[in-house]
Amino acid sequence: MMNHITVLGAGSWGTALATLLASKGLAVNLWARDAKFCAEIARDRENPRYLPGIKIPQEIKICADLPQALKKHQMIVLSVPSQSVREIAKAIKPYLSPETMIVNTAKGFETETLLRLSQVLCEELPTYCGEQIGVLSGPSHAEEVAVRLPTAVVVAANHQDVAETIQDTFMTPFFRVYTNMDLVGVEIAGALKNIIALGTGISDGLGYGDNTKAAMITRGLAEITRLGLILGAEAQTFAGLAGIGDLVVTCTSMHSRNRRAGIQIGQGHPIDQVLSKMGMVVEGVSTTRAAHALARKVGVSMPITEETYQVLFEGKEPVEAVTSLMSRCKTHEGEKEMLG
Ligand SMILES: NC(=O)c1ccc[n+]([C@@H]2O[C@H](COP(=O)([O-])OP(=O)(O)OC[C@H]3O[C@@H](n4cnc5c(N)ncnc54)[C@H](O)[C@@H]3O)[C@@H](O)[C@H]2O)c1
Ligand SMILES: O=P(O)(O)OC[C@H](O)CO
Repeated sequence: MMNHITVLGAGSWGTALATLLASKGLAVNLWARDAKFCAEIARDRENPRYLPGIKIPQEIKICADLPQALKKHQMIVLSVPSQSVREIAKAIKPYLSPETMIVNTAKGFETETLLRLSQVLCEELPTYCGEQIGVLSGPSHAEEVAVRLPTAVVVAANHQDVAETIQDTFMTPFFRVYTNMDLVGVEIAGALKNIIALGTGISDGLGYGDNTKAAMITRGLAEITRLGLILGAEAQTFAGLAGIGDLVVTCTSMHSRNRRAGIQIGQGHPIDQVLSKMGMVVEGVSTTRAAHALARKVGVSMPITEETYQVLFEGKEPVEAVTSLMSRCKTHEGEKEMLG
C-alpha cells in the first residue's frame, strides 16, 4: 500500500478518488491547475462545479502548485481528460522519483496519435514504461463513489505486483478492486464504451425503447470486442468489469455525461451547445473520432461507431443513423463475426 498520494485533476473523478483515499487515512494532495478555483474549493471544502454536495475532508491538501503537490508523493493518480494526459505527463516528469507509481484513471485514446493512454505515458515517461504504470477502470460514477455506494472496479498493469499495490491502495469496504493483467483490453474497453453510451443516449433521445437500448449495448460490446481482439486484447476482459460492466452503467445511468449528451443530441439539440452546456468532459466525442480512424486503419467493422461518427462530425440526422443500422445487410452472431 502507498501512503502518500497526489491526485492530479480536481474534476468529478479526481475529487471523488481523493475523498476515497483520504477516507483510508492516506495522505492525499489534490491538484487543480486553476489557482482561483483551487482556493475556492480549499476554502469551502466542496467542489460545486464538478461534484456538488460532497464534503472534501480537511485532511486533503488542495493546491494549484504542481511541485508542491508532488513534494512527498509515492503514487500519482491522473484524473484529467484523455487529451490532456500527454501535457500532464510532460509537466510531472521533473518531479518523479524512481519509486513513483502512476495510476491513470482517464478513459480514452489520444486522438492525434490513436495511442492508448498508457502508451502516451510510456512515450513521455520511458523509465516507467511497462513497469510502474497502472490503469483504474470499470463501472464507477464519481457521484456514487463519493457517497460510498458499493462499487467494483478493475486495475490493470503489466506486473502483478504493481496491480496489487494499486488494488491495496484503493480498496475499501465500499470500493472493491479486482486486478487484471490485460492492460490493452482494459484500456480499450474503458475508452470505447463511451461511444456506445453516446449512441444509446441518442436512441433514448429519439424516444426509442428498452429493446433498442439492449440491442445497442449488446451489439456495441460485439464491435468493441472485435476492435480489441485485433489490437491485442483478451476476449475475457470484455465480459468483465471494464467491458460489459462499464458498458451497462454508462449506457443506463443518468450520471453518465456521455449518455446525457447523447439524449440531448437525439432530442435535436445542436451538438456544440450540448457539449458546452455539459461543462464536464464528454470523452465519447474524441473517442468516436479516434476509434473511427483506428477501425479504418485495421479494417474492422464498427457500425455503431461509424453511425455515431456521422452524427457527431458529418451532420447526419440521428433518426437516419438508426435507420442505417437497422437496414444493414443481414448477418450472423457469434465467434465468426469477431474475425472481421
Ligand atoms: N466522472 C466519473 O464518474 C469518472 C469515472 C471514471 C473515469 N472517469 C474518467 O476520468 C477522466 C476525468 O473525468 P472527470 O469526470 O473528472 O472530468 P471533469 O470534466 O469532471 O473534470 C476534468 C478536470 O480536469 C481538468 N483539466 C482539464 N484539462 C486539464 C489540463 N490540461 N491540465 C490539468 N487539468 C485539466 C479540468 O479543469 C477539470 O478539473 C475522464 O477521462 C473520465 O472518462 C470519470
Ligand atoms: O460520465 P461518463 O459518461 O464520463 O462515465 C463515467 C464513468 O466512466 C463510468 O464508469
